[in-house]
Amino acid sequence: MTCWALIPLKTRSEGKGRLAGVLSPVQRQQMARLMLEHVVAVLADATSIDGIAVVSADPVELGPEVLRLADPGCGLNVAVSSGVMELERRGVSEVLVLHADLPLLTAADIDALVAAGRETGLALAPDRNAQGTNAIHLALPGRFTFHFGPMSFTRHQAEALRADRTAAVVTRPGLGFDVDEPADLEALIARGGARYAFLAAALRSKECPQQV
Ligand SMILES: Nc1nc2c(ncn2[C@@H]2O[C@H](COP(=O)(O)OP(=O)(O)OP(=O)(O)O)[C@@H](O)[C@H]2O)c(=O)[nH]1
Ligand SMILES: O=C(O)[C@H](O)COP(=O)(O)O
Repeated sequence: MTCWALIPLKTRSEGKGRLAGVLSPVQRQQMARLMLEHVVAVLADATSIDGIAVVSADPVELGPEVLRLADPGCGLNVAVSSGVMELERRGVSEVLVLHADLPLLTAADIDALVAAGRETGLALAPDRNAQGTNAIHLALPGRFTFHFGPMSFTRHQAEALRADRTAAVVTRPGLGFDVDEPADLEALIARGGARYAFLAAALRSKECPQQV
């Protein structure tokens, strides 16, 4: 069995757009890059992962061990399915699709998700609100249509039924905590360690001055 991780990534300028009201483009890109580097380092530590690929329209540089795949430019689901097809073409037998914005992710989270997926052929990791899908482990071959976007967790469960697969659902803090909205930043500052401390200063500088 060969299990590769596949990370879809928007371009640097487009990423983390929902935070545009509270962070500058440079701050958003810095935060996104730190989270991406964390996810890649965790994947490299996970014993169940044999390779890492990023599908992006950007020439993202993450070192020679990370395979870069071209983005067809038709949105997230097409980017993911084209990345999965390319990995399958290269002989990969299992894929772990996961988002790049998981700052609390650990190697144990990855190995637990892969182990669950190996039991049933499909494992889903919802976000902490059980609305989005932060990671999917999928045994190949076998068609599975990706439905990332609003309410994707429910839609991926429905897709599992359609594809005649039993989805294992894996809920762990490291898999569930993603950073999308301004409200997520306080939690990231509190739980993400010193590397995200710059965000506290960024948020403070946005606060309105007090009247005297
Ligand atoms: N390759 C690729 N990755 C994408 C695309 N759209 C989204 N992604 C990635 O998929 C993950 C989830 O996407 P979103 O939640 O839409 O994007 P985000 O950058 O996290 O946040 P927002 O810009 O605020 O929506 C992120 O890691 C994105 O970088 C796409 O069209 N192509
Ligand atoms: O399906 C999803 O979970 C979304 O496409 C991406 O997730 P996010 O909005 O949590 O980044």
